[in-house]
Amino acid sequence: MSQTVLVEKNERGYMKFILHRPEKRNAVSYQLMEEFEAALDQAAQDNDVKVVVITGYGDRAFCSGGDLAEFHSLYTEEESYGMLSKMGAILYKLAVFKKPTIALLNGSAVGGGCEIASACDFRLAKSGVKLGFVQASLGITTGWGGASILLEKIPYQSAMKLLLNGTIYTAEAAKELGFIDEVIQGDLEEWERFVDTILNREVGVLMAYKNLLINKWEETDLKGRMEMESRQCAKLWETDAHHQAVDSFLNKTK
Ligand SMILES: CC[C@H](C(=O)O)C(=O)SCCNC(=O)CCNC(=O)[C@H](O)C(C)(C)COP(=O)(O)OP(=O)(O)OC[C@H]1O[C@@H](n2cnc3c(N)ncnc32)[C@H](O)[C@@H]1OP(=O)(O)O
Repeated sequence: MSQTVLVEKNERGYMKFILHRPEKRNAVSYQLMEEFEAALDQAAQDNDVKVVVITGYGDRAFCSGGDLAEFHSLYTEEESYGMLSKMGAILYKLAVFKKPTIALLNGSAVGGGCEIASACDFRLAKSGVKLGFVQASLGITTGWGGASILLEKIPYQSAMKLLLNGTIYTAEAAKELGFIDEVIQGDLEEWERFVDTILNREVGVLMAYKNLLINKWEETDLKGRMEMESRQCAKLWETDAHHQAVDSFLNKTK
């Protein structure tokens, strides 16, 4: 099987995770979950790494969320909760990663792809990139804890607009809502300008600031709120509305 998360270490002090399933717009599979968690553990143990950057392979997609084909066989609340809580635990691990993280949206970020981006400290996007928490249009909510994290990071009204609408936004519109920190107009390599200053800081300083946030989330049980989110999504997962929406996508009969 080909690798679904490519890991590149840069001598300037960052490690890049590249979601690598271009034939499925970098959709998250069980294999990608495993490789993603292993990459996080590798970055955590590497003292040369000050920043983790997550991006997608190619120029079409950052991540199209959960693999609808692979997860289509999950039918009941309990079957889906197993998958949702597995990726939810990985997303929590990303959210509380001890060093700064950046989601670099090289292409469309949809569904769980937006949840992965939410779990990062910063979100940068190529101009014109399309993104959306489309779960509501599938008859479910976010299932990996992305809404709980989003509500920690951007104003309530903006978060609820993104979640309840379940529609697609441009990077520019998402920046107005506070979800995207910077829209990159030119070459995507411009993103490094955003991280240059941070890379010049001592790793101890970076970890100390992240630690303040991690402590807050531990005290307010962000992990428990994310688990409740997965449970709520699992209950909606087994509805006819959800299964019909997924069938429509897979049969392209939208
Ligand atoms: C599992 C739950 C999770 C959660 O929130 O907890 C979720 O993420 S739910 C949301 C799941 N994701 C989606 O509904 C997005 C589905 N994909 C799309 O809307 C589009 O593919 C898009 C906008 C990402 C890209 O559109 P584009 O026109 O560039 O590409 P195509 O639609 O033609 O897709 C190309 C190719 O990839 C397959 N594909 C794309 N996304 C997925 C996916 N999420 N799961 C499985 N397969 C996916 C698509 O079927 C095409 O395959 P092909 O064999 O070439 O027809």
